[in-house]
Amino acid sequence: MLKLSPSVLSADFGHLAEDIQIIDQAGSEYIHLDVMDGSFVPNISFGAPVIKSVRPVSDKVFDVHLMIDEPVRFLQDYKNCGADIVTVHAEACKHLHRTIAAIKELGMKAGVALNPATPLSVLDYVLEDVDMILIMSVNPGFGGQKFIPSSLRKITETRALLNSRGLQTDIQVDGGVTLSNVAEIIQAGANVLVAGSAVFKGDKVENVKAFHKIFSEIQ
Ligand SMILES: O=C(CO)[C@H](O)[C@H](O)COP(=O)(O)O
Ligand SMILES: [Fe+2]
Repeated sequence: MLKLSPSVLSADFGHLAEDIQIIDQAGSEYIHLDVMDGSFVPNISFGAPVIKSVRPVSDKVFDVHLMIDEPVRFLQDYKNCGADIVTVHAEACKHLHRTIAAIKELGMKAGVALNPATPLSVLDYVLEDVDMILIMSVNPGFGGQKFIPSSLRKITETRALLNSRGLQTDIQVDGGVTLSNVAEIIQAGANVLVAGSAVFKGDKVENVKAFHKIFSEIQ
């Protein structure tokens, strides 16, 4: 099942609740919330209090992408603000296995993100524990960047590795996903597609519909 997770990083923060309602009603399966700490990535976005304030406006899956150092320190906050999926960066965790276990103990789904230069091998011993793998197709920190072409091979290799272990884990792709490249990203093996600028620039409802039209032609 293909899922669209619009990244609200490209929304109008002055009207965040309304923008989330619009993409929810347009049919988005997930809502992607990018948390940035100005240390792990060179940008600051928002944190748990903002997510808590918009939680009541949508019943959709809150897919929280933590771009913060040592996220294990804040997992309870993300549970409390209503996160359904919490994705941490492998590069940001001293103890990745412990962090994944802590997310699941709190009753949330655990995702692990890999930066473009991080090899898949870092997931070898935690693969069975992870609910979602996030392949970053840009260097994290900013919306509106260009898709890095080598990400396609990484997606293909991730799906092949999961298949070889008999796993059907979700593969999410984040960064530079557009209406023009989403089909080949899906063909490579991704099933959860994050799109920020490609949803929020222009007509949000039409953009969500256009992604879903491509999804329906593929599945
Ligand atoms: O995690 C992110 C950036 O670090 C965002 O989710 C991502 O950049 C989405 O924006 P766009 O689709 O415009 O690339
Ligand atoms: Fe993201």
